[in-house]
Amino acid sequence: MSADTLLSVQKLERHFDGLKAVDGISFSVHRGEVVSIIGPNGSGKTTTLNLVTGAIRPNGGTITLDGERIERADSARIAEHGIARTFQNGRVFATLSVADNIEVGLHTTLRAHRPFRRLSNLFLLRWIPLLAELYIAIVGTPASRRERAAIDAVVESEIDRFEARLGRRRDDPAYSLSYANRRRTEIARALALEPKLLVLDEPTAGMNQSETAEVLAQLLELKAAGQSILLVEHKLDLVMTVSDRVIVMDGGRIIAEGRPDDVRRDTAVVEAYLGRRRGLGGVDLA
Ligand SMILES: Nc1ncnc2c1ncn2[C@@H]1O[C@H](COP(=O)(O)OP(=O)(O)OP(=O)(O)O)[C@@H](O)[C@H]1O
Repeated sequence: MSADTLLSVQKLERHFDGLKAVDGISFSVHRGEVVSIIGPNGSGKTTTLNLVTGAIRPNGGTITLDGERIERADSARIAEHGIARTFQNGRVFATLSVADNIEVGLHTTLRAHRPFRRLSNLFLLRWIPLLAELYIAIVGTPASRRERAAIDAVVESEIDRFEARLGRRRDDPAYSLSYANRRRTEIARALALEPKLLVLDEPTAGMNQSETAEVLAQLLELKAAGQSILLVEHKLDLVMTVSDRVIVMDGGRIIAEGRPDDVRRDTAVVEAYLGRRRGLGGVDLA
């Protein structure tokens, strides 16, 4: 594994009742790279993302992030390690405001608000962190106030990132937002964690052409800023524009991998998309 490798997936496997959803795949994401996974419906893309982000455990294989094995870690630990994600259908807390939705992921970064937090796992001693947290919530300490200010600054900078869309909505409950704004809020929440790797599952699903173009522009901006991204996306124009490398899955396996132009010409890919008439919205790969 080279020093440039951020994420390394080796022989990853996951089956569901005999169905091999992910069947021994290996790939990597280098620092600053945008890698997309494409493939027909049911080819194992989301399962791969779920494995990488700790939502489900693999039946075999390894996942290494920045030199640390994470395939047995739960999703909270993986978030702490530096992977943040969004979900295929968009997940926000409906009754929380935009600002609170963005802040919610940051609880994993709290230190001054949660002293003695390691004692929470010890049944007889868990009252110690509880009392400490209560005291800090009511009275506060200089460190907790600094931490609060830092969190507020992160939330505001994420709202600024989507200023034109979320600026006026910062205090509105998420249920009142348009679908596209809910998805922007979700991306902002993931970015607030300043992840080493941003994992996006179909960020433009359900978006119209101009909303999709907006997401593309934001992805290109993130890429220019050096953000490493692992993306699953059905809109191939966007994939081919933003990706450094494209991985093509079919039946749980990787059937092609390479630069966008090479993948576009790969006969196995054309077969997977067009030969079996399982094309994605009639996109012409040729
Ligand atoms: N929790 C589960 N239980 C049983 N089968 C599952 C489960 N999750 C996924 N599968 C199956 O695993 C296979 C791969 O699914 P996955 O969602 O990873 O595909 P995908 O490439 O993301 O598809 P899509 O493009 O439609 O989102 C499918 O056959 C799916 O039905």
